[in-house]
Amino acid sequence: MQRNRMPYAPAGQVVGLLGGSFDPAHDGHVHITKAAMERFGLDRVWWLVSPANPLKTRGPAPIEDRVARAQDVMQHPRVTVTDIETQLGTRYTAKTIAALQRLYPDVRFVWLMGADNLTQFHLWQDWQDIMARVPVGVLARPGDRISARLSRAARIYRDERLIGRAARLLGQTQAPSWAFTNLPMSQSSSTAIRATGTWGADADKDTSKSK
Ligand SMILES: Nc1ncnc2c1ncn2[C@@H]1O[C@H](COP(=O)(O)OP(=O)(O)OP(=O)(O)O)[C@@H](O)[C@H]1O
Ligand SMILES: O=C(O)c1ccc[n+]([C@@H]2O[C@H](COP(=O)([O-])O)[C@@H](O)[C@H]2O)c1
Repeated sequence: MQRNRMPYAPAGQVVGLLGGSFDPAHDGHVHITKAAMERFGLDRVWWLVSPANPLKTRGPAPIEDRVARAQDVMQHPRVTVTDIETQLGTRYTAKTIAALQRLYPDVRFVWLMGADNLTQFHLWQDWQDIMARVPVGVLARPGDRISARLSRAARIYRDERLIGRAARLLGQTQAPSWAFTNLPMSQSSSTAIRATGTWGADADKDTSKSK
C-alpha cells in the first residue's frame, strides 16, 4: 500500500479517482475500473479507500483490512490502491479533490462513480464545487441506470454531458463535464458479500443496504 506516501503520476497524465468504502472490494470495482480506463481515456486510476462515507451510518471495517483486501482484488499496473484521504485527513470528496489539485497541479483528475452515486450526488457536500473542479465519469450499475439519468445532477448538468465516443475525451475537457457509460453490468456489491458472513466483524448481522 502507498501508506504515508502519496502515489506518483507524471505531469499531463489523466488520473481517474475511484472513491469508495470498499467494504469489501469486489470484482464489480475491478470491472468498472478497467472500463473507465478504456471508455474515458484515463492513463491511471487511483482507488481512494475512504475513512468513512459521510452519508453512511454504518461504520466500515478497519481501513487496514479494507486496503489489504482491495490490493488483493485489484492488480493492474496502471491502478493504485491508496489511503490518500486518511493521509490528507479528508472525508468529503470536494475537500479531497481540492487537496489533490493543490498537490498535483500538473495532473488532470477525473472523478469516477457508479450510477447509484449519481442518483444521490446532489446530497454530497459542495457537490457543485466537485463538478466545477473535475470531469465526472459515471458507470452503469444494475437498477440505477434510469434513476441516475433522472437525477438532480444529471438534469442540472444536462448540457455538459459528453455523448457516445466523445466520452473518451473526458479527461481532456474543461469542467464541468461528465459522461455516462453503459457497459456489461456487474451485479457484485459489498452489501451482498457482507450478507454472506464472509467479511467483517459484524457481517452476519448486516444483511441490509446501509446507505
Ligand atoms: N457492481 C458495480 N457496478 C457499478 N459501480 C459499482 C459497482 N460496485 C461498486 N460500484 C461503484 O464503486 C464505488 C465504490 O463502491 P462501494 O465501495 O460503495 O461498493 P458497493 O458495492 O456499492 O458497497 P455497498 O454495497 O456497501 O454500498 C461507488 O461509486 C459505486 O457506485
Ligand atoms: O463528500 C461527500 O459528501 C460524500 C458523500 C457520500 C459519498 N462520498 C464519497 O463517495 C465515494 C463512494 O462512497 P461509497 O461508500 O458509495 O463507496 C467515497 O469516496 C465517499 O467518500 C462523498
